[in-house]
Amino acid sequence: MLSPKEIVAKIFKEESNIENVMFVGCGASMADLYPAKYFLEKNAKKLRISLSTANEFNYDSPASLGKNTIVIVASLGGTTPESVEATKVASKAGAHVISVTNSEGSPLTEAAEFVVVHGFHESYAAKVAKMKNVLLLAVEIFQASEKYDHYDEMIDALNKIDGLINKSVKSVTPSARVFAEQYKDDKLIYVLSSGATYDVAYSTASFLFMEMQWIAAPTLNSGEYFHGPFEMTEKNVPYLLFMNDGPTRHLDARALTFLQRFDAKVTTIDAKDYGLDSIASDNVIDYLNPMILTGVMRVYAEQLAIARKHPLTKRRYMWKLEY
Ligand SMILES: N[C@@H]1[C@@H](O)[C@H](O)[C@@H](COP(=O)(O)O)O[C@@H]1O
Repeated sequence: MLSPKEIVAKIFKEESNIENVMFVGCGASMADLYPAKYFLEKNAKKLRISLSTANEFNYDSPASLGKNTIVIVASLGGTTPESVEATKVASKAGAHVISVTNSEGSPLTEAAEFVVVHGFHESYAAKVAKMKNVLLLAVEIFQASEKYDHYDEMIDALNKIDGLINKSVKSVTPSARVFAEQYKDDKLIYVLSSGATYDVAYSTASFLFMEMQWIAAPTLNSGEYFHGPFEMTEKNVPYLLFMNDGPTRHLDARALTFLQRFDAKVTTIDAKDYGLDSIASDNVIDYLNPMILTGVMRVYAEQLAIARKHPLTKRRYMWKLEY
């Protein structure tokens, strides 16, 4: 299997004028693409970037899709029909298609020009292997097209993130148990974050809480919280806030101050508590937050599932009905 760097080098050798990078997936696999999309949007001056749920890509394909496009399609199991279809749509349009999956030889890989197979089950760090590989692809694309000033710092931090996640989760269980006890009877939990971590909030709300625990969970950007949704804030209303270490921390801290002012029930999962800045420089720390926070959140979700006697694997519709 080629590395992300080798894949990108091959693509640029064939087509040096890459204009678009399109990220496509469904559910948690779509959310895992967000840090890479965020990275490119913040840094690229020429590349155009998009992130779509697969059927939006399939049924309403971007006009710019073509040979100057790299399409990265992610699917953990490699069988989600919409995502498999996206690889075909992209390939038919002449784009360079990279499939990212945990399942070697799965249908997702059939129409792809390149395949990245990543881990998932091995450890807490492996839970972010997809996110990490896709960010690596984005960094290599940016380096090849425009040159990234902080390339070495980013690669160094990405090389160290797994170790930090696996070390951090060892001490998380006590606070995760407190969270689980305090939130186990809640019917609704608001989930907030900002910056590159916004889709960790989305993923936690949509998949860990709604899909896997059947708890209603609106997702809010910490910045947007003040532009309407904060009207819902009241004593004991449940919130979970992912706090970033980096430029958008101000947004998260501002939301926390307001939530505490009205005695909302708020739990924070804070990258600063896990020493993210010990592995990532100020220039790149933004993009590492989603990984450490996802790793830690997994422990919180596991403890919530235990306290609620509702396994994370329990479904009533998904993969059981035709839909
Ligand atoms: N909760 C699952 C997600 O965890 C999964 O990511 C998604 C797509 O599945 P896959 O990643 O296999 O394409 O389906 C659901 O949303």
